[in-house]
Amino acid sequence: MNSLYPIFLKVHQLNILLVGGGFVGTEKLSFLLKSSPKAQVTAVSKVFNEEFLKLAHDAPNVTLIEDMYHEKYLGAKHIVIAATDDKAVNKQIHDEAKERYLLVNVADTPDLCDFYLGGIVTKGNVKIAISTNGKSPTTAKRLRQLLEEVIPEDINELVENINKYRETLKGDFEYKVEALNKLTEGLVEKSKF
Ligand SMILES: C[C@@]1(CC(=O)O)c2cc3[nH]c(cc4nc(cc5[nH]c(cc(n2)[C@H]1CCC(=O)O)[C@@](C)(CC(=O)O)[C@@H]5CCC(=O)O)C(CC(=O)O)=C4CCC(=O)O)c(CCC(=O)O)c3CC(=O)O
Ligand SMILES: NC(=O)C1=CN([C@@H]2O[C@H](COP(=O)(O)OP(=O)(O)OC[C@H]3O[C@@H](n4cnc5c(N)ncnc54)[C@H](O)[C@@H]3O)[C@@H](O)[C@H]2O)C=CC1
Repeated sequence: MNSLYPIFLKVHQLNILLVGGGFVGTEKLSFLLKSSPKAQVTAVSKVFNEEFLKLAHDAPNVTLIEDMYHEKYLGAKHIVIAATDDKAVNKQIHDEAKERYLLVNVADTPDLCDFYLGGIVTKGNVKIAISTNGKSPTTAKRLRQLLEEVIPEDINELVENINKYRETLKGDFEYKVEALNKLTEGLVEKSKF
């Protein structure tokens, strides 16, 4: 059974700790910034690779700390991502984060994740997150590529226009729901997309 519950986080107003500035750390930072360029990230690593440094340099809210992981870096954080190549350190990060009731993701260990990072499709205001329940990240990537192709670019225009109409609607909640449902009825007919 797939019991994951997706949410959309405002990571520009949350503090994220990312430990590990190697290949996987770079991949995680890159996807985070692609969706959320102003994400507030503190990155701690013994060494950062070139690509990580470049990504961080171009992002306004990424702070780099060249150091070994230490518990003190969990202070004032909301979310923690562990991506070192040392399993014991990743486990330590997990355990110390849980002691503080933080949400934690250990990149290579689904069992130690409170949440998964998903594939993400963005078309303006429309954002779709994809997960395979941790079973096949490659499938999440392929589905992301497929949806990027098939969802029309102008879906954002549609959303913007409906939003304008929504703002003109006077009346109670029930009236608005009915008016918006009527307007968008055609969208769920098979032939429209
Ligand atoms: C559980 C999860 C935890 C987490 O990281 O959050 C996790 C775990 C693992 N990933 C592994 C490997 C790969 N990951 C990717 C790619 C992505 N992985 C992502 C998410 C997740 N990966 C979470 C589950 C998401 C879900 O529910 O579906 C994506 C969607 C988002 C992101 O990374 O931000 C991003 C695609 C983004 C995009 O393109 O849109 C590729 C493909 C590639 O890079 O081409 C490979 C190589 C091929 C392969 O192995 O499948 C391994 C094995 C490591 C090993 O063998 O050493 C593990 C560990 C394990 O499964 O045990
Ligand atoms: N390479 C891959 O395709 C994937 C690898 N993984 C797993 O993810 C983990 C990380 O892999 P890579 O990023 O490829 O390794 P990597 O060697 O490129 O990066 C590891 C990073 O962790 C840092 N680090 C190590 N110990 C530390 C500590 N105590 N404190 C702070 N920083 C520390 C290193 O300085 C380095 O920057 C491995 O366990 C690997 O099995 C998971 C998914 C895919």
